[in-house]
Amino acid sequence: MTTNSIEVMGLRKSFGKQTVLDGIDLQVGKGTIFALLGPNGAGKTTLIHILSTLSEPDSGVARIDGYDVIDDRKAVRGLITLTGQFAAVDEVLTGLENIIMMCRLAGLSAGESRVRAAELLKQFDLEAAAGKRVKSYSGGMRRRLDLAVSLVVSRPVLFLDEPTTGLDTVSRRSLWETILQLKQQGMTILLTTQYLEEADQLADEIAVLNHGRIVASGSAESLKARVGGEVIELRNTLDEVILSLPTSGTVQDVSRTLNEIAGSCPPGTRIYIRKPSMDDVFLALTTTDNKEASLV
Ligand SMILES: Nc1ncnc2c1ncn2[C@@H]1O[C@H](COP(=O)(O)OP(=O)(O)OP(=O)(O)O)[C@@H](O)[C@H]1O
Repeated sequence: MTTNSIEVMGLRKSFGKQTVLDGIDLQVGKGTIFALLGPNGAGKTTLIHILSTLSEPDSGVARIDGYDVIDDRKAVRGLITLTGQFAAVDEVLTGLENIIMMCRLAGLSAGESRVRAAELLKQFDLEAAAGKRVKSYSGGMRRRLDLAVSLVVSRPVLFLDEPTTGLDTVSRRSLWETILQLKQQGMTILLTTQYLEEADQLADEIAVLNHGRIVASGSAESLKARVGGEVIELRNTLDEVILSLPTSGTVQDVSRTLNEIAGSCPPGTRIYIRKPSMDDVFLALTTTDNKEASLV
């Protein structure tokens, strides 16, 4: 029996002359969270659409729990849930009414729907708001309701396309907790994000997608380790970062780097040495083609 829930080999997709996915390989272990990290236009949504059978690749293979996304499309659809960036809930209805409506559409009886709605409202911390119209909900509550609605029928694999885009920090953290709870229940989760911290906090494994290729993959720690030991950060008098440079952290390397840049630093510039953040990793992997090649 396979221990991977999602397997992708040599996946390619072009729109006209634009190659959007240029040979993607990845595996996602059962019951794990995998983050696909990439800037705007990297091809994240295109990959999610192929994995969720909404679009077909030009070539390559993708399987969900062993089922091929093209040949076994129906079986794949029975295994997956897809939620996007934009809420698919009815604003005029209450949270409870939205969930009950989706339960009935999924074929549950009125009684079963009430039971399932109560479970979901509790799980997604929406009990207090159950009777309020969705138009009065905050962005975070809407996103939780959207997730609740899409999980009316529980399926083993969940695709989350930029789940926290547009949310404030508090709502984002609350949604992270919900996502981690879903993993604890045994779900396999593939999420896309532009937020490095999100990938760092949630994912067992991260793949960085840039120009349709995976330019690096591994745990957050292993990605940070690839970028280098530490970072020299220069800040101006307003405490804004004006330059960030990788360093091995040795006295020799730090003094050599400082000698090179000292002449061009404005007066009052301060220096900090710190461990690389996920932002450093992301920038190193997605901005310079030469760096990409050497880091893969
Ligand atoms: N149906 C389509 N027809 C033509 N081009 C498309 C289509 N879908 C996506 N693209 C193009 O493919 C590229 C990748 O898009 P995709 O939505 O997969 O990126 P993304 O990584 O999800 O970015 P974002 O974070 O902005 O959603 C973009 O340049 C986009 O314009």
